[in-house]
Amino acid sequence: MLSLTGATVRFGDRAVLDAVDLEVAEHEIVCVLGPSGSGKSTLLRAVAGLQPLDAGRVLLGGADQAGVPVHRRGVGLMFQDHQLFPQRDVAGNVAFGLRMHGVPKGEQGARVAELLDLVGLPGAGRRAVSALSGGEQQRVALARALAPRPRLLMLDEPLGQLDRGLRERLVVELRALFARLGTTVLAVTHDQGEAFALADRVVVMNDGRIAQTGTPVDVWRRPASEFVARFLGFDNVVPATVTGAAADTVWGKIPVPDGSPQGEHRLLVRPAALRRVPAGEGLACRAATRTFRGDHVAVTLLPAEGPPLEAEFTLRDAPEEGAEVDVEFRAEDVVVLEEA
Ligand SMILES: Nc1ncnc2c1ncn2[C@@H]1O[C@H](COP(=O)(O)OP(=O)(O)OP(=O)(O)O)[C@@H](O)[C@H]1O
Repeated sequence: MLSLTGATVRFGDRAVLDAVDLEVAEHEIVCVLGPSGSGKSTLLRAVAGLQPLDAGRVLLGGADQAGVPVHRRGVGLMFQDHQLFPQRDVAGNVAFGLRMHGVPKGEQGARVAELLDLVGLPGAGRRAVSALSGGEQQRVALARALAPRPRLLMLDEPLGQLDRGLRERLVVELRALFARLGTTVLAVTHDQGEAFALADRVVVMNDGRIAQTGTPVDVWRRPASEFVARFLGFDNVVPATVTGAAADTVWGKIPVPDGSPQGEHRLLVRPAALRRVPAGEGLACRAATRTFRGDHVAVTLLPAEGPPLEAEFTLRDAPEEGAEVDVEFRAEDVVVLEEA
């Protein structure tokens, strides 16, 4: 459905999009994830036709989009600051895209009503946009983007402004809605929780390039590099020499899963890998900080050598701050990162 090959955008001598190859299949929901400035918005803008490419191609349904203006690409856009027209009511906003696409006036009313039903705002057509909550405005923006039945819907930080609870609810609704409509979606977010909940596939960007792509579970389980691991919030990454089923590290010998790459690699130790053992039987550490997280306690452990170790314990097992503890590692929560 969408295909980018070697897509490159330069500002000055810096490639903000650096030879990006990306395929999005029909009905697929792809979320682009990455730190601020990694090129996510530029990627969307290039697909929409708002940003010309310096090299490479964008194909939609097999057709090269070079020179095709935004309104001829058949893509729907919904941006962070959803830019509703404040002087128009809800129906006027949703009908905007229909008018632009020359849908006869007689058909517009029914289509608007259908879309408002779809996004959970039945009968809201006459309401003033300014009188809506943030979440309701977001739904109106979504209805407006969906109204012309775009072949590809692009969302830039679609839930960025909303509070966490509402975002978590809306993301579930969105996924169900897209599945029902069979919408093909390319979304951009810096929030990994949002991306993992919404996407069939995530694309992690770093500095204009794709650092990893895969299903949310794959990327979470097997980050491809130290960059991706740290971006996902994992801080326990150290150099290691892997031989068979164990890795030599500054924290001592750590068991690794069967089939792990051998030799010199970076090693990721998830906080859940650490388990307390009796004194003298594991790696001796001091518990520096202890943070209650609801379903677990996050503890920063200071070993005699090497960087601090972030650990996760149940409330029952969590050591007090300042306590001396010994820990061992569980192979299933250790990842040998592919990148050497
Ligand atoms: N018109 C422009 N001229 C010069 N530099 C630009 C322009 N647009 C974007 N950039 C730069 O390109 C880089 C990538 O920007 P982009 O908006 O694509 O990143 P992003 O990943 O979407 O970031 P954020 O999450 O902060 O929105 C940034 O360093 C930005 O400053």
